[in-house]
Amino acid sequence: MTTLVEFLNESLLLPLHRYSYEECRATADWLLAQMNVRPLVGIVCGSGLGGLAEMLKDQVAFNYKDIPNFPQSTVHGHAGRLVFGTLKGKPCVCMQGRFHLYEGYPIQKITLPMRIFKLLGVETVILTNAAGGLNQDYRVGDVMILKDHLNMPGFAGNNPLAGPNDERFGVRFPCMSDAYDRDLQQLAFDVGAELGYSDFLRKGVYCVLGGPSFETIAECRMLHKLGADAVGMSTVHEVIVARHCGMRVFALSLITNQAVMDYESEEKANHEEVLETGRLRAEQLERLVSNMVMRIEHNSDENINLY
Ligand SMILES: O=P(O)(O)O[C@@H]1C[C@H](O)[C@@H](CO)O1
Ligand code: HPA
Repeated sequence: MTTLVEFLNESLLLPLHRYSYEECRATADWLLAQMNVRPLVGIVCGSGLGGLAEMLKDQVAFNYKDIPNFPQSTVHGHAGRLVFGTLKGKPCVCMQGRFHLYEGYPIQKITLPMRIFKLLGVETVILTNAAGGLNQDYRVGDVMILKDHLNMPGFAGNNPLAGPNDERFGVRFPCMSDAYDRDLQQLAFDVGAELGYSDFLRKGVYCVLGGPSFETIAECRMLHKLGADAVGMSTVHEVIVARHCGMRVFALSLITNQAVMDYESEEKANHEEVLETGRLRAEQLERLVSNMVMRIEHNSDENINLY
């Protein structure tokens, strides 16, 4: 029979220990053993934005189910493939599908890929997501560059860095006031202007909730009052882990629907609309991201051909 101590250990403590440095290292080494390039840029595709992975040249792809220690995608619009390749000559790795809290994974598991990115050699992470627009000036199809976030699960103690801290990844108390790299935000606006996208580029604050239910009208009103411009169910946990281990972060939200703020409205948020808006903006997002990647400078640029 299971003793109380064993039960507590398994249900409360073990999940915090399960994704160790050694396990992340083993996964990264498994991937590197099959690859002759080391990625400098890691890209995460949001709901309906998996097409971003298709822009990589000379692809080598792995299904998540074949990668040791990797979670599985369970959401429609998230293919579940890790794709390596080059983008305008720069080595990249792309998650075609991400993990969300509402899928039932522990928060440490949904963010595990960020640590694997780090151990693969990634220096810059580009995160994309689909989000509901709270800012009344936003329109469906706008692209919001994240300047900051509100971490609602974090307020309740659900932070991916909870549990023992391994200094090999980063410090116990990482700063988050500089989470979103300002030079990369500016680069997005510069590249966007050159591509003629200024009309639909915005800058704002993203708020993460646990999902999977979409928000009530009262919740949307509250989040808007708190300073959020868009609401979603991802990204922030990945940003925290990526910053903890010292990678530069850029994130964007595609505003796929207007959050419902009005009791007279007949609008209802739904996942099909989210995916459809992703399809409509896919091409422009691919151009924006690929042109940014081409212009990002990396410490290891001169070593690209050595791996
Ligand atoms: O992975 P992201 O944040 O793009 O996915 C959003 C949030 C939910 O998973 C889903 C709702 O339609 O899209
Ligand atoms: N709310 C939360 N997550 C979302 C939304 C939304 O309105 N749209 C896309 N992801």
